Amino acid sequence: MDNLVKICGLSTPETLDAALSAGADLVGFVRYPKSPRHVSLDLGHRLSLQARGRALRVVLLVNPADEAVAQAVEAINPDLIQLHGNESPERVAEIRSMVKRPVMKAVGIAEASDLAALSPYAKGVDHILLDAKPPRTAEALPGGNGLAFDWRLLNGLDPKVSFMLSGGLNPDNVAEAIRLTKPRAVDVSSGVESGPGLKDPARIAAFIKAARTAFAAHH
Ligand SMILES: O=C(O)c1ccccc1N[C@@H]1O[C@H](COP(=O)(O)O)[C@@H](O)[C@H]1O
Repeated sequence: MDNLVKICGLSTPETLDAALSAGADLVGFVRYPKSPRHVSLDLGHRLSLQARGRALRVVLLVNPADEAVAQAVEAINPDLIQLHGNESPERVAEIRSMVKRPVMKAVGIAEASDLAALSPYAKGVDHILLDAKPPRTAEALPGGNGLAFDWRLLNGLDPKVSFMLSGGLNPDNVAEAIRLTKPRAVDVSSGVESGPGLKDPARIAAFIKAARTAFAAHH
């Protein structure tokens, strides 16, 4: 998973087409009812068919029960499952063996000590996604808040740890984020929107172009 760009929270055929046409490597479908990007199983199924063979399809789940995992896998047939809640390393490994598909675990970063949370996941996941920790407010989502963390904190990360970077990325800052943190992949949701849940095709294209240029320069 090198030099890849993921566009997350796609919820219409038109914006999914914009992401695919602009060359997104991964496209994400959110299954979290409190999110403005939530897709029903039926819509997720149709979007997944549209993306098949053109990009890797990711389904995003938050602290899912077994039934929610099974329903999402059956309807959306994802290539990768993104777990974006407080799932323990044991629960992540359990879900991974249940679905027999690659799993990516999101870990929230706010301070240097948060990096210690990564190693317990090392054996039970396929990929790590680093995101900003969500604000401690009742209305905050577990992710998709458009908030960046201090990328310099990753100077303390073991260089052997590979990760996808997310959190507050947008077309204007993704090049600097890649230069500073050297991620294997980048992920964006709010930074390519014109309003909550409203993906903007021009911003999607600009993000992918900026990320590609930066990856070419820094890898
Ligand atoms: O996008 C959402 O609505 C969402 C809901 C619940 C958990 C995670 C969510 N999004 C993920 O959060 C990160 C950062 O997003 P942003 O670019 O800062 O808006 C990203 O991985 C999204 O996939």
